[in-house]
Amino acid sequence: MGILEKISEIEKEIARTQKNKATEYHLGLLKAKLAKYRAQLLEPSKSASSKGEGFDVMKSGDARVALIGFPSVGKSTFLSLMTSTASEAASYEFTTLTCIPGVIEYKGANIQLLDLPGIIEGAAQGKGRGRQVIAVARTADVVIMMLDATKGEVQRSLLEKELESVGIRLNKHKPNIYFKPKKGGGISFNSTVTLTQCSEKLVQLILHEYSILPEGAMWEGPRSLRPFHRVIVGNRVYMPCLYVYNKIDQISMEEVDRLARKPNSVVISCGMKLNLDYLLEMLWEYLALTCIYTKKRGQRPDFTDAIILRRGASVEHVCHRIHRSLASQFKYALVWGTSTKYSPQRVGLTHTMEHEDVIQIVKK
Ligand SMILES: Nc1nc2c(ncn2[C@@H]2O[C@H](COP(=O)(O)OP(=O)(O)OP(=O)(O)O)[C@@H](O)[C@H]2O)c(=O)[nH]1
Ligand SMILES: [K+]
Ligand SMILES: [Mg+2]
Repeated sequence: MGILEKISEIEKEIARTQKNKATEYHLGLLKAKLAKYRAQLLEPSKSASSKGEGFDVMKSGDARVALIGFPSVGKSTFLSLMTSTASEAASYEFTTLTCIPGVIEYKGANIQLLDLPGIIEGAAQGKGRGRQVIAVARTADVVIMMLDATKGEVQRSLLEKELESVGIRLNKHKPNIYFKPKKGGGISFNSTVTLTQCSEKLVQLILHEYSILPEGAMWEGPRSLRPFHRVIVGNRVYMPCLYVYNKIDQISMEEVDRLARKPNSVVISCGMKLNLDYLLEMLWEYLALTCIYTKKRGQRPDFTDAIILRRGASVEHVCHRIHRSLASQFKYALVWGTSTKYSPQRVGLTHTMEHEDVIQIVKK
């Protein structure tokens, strides 16, 4: 039996199983199995035909943004507008067939923007090039979900469903559950919430399903089973998503106003170049990049040339960005900004930097 058939069998079984106390274990296991097979759907296939020629674009720049949307919503038009790359745009669906990278230069950062083929319902199950497109989306720092403002809201929920079905959680926070296989077997399991709907036996059954030995497992569990599954499966990515409604030149002002008020949403028109600056501002916010300024002893900080890092970057990351061997010659650093209690403060390599901190590195 192929994976798709297995998935459909399990889905059918879940559907016909009544939800109650007596079936709790059974359902829990079924869902664990389902998650396992779904995860396999995204694993790169060995056969060349489904490899997705042209999809494995190298990561470059300071961050990566993927354009996801139904066919002909204007993804390629957008890429051609925002970057110096031209991606063919046309009024027929599936104009774009591979991944086309461009670069947005903004506030001193190079943001890699990826144009992708349109996806359709069933993409996650491999319809069209859906699986490859979604696999690329997983590697992004932010997803722009491009929507056609003239079409109904259903497109948004359909796409969300496709992405969620393969473990991409949009604009959601990672559950505070930590799970680590121990060296000598068993697991360590830690959570900030108390277990209410999940028994030890069930946890062990699920772990067994994933071939993780639960012997001597220490655990304190999640509030419900679902976040637990997520952690076990380990294939969830939590991603900021900006919903971009394009083609507002085609709808009424009232309609524009309604869409613009939706959470995480921006309205634009690529055709009339409307609101693109605001979209960039929002994108920058969602990327949450950290800009660090360097300063030499006795001199003013250089505010013209920021070092751009991901959130949570340490002094060591800053060193590596300046020079490969700098970390090995590092004695200490002085940091001014919100990451320190005092300005300046003497810090070590592991200190976490914050946006717009100034750093002076002192070598041995
Ligand atoms: N009216 C209007 N048309 C637009 C706008 N942006 C793009 N279009 C048109 O929409 C059509 C599709 O644009 P594309 O950029 O090819 O769309 P796509 O999402 O890349 O399409 P696929 O690659 O086929 O998935 C083209 O005819 C564009 O000229 C807009 O803001 N307003
Ligand atoms: K098109
Ligand atoms: Mg296109």
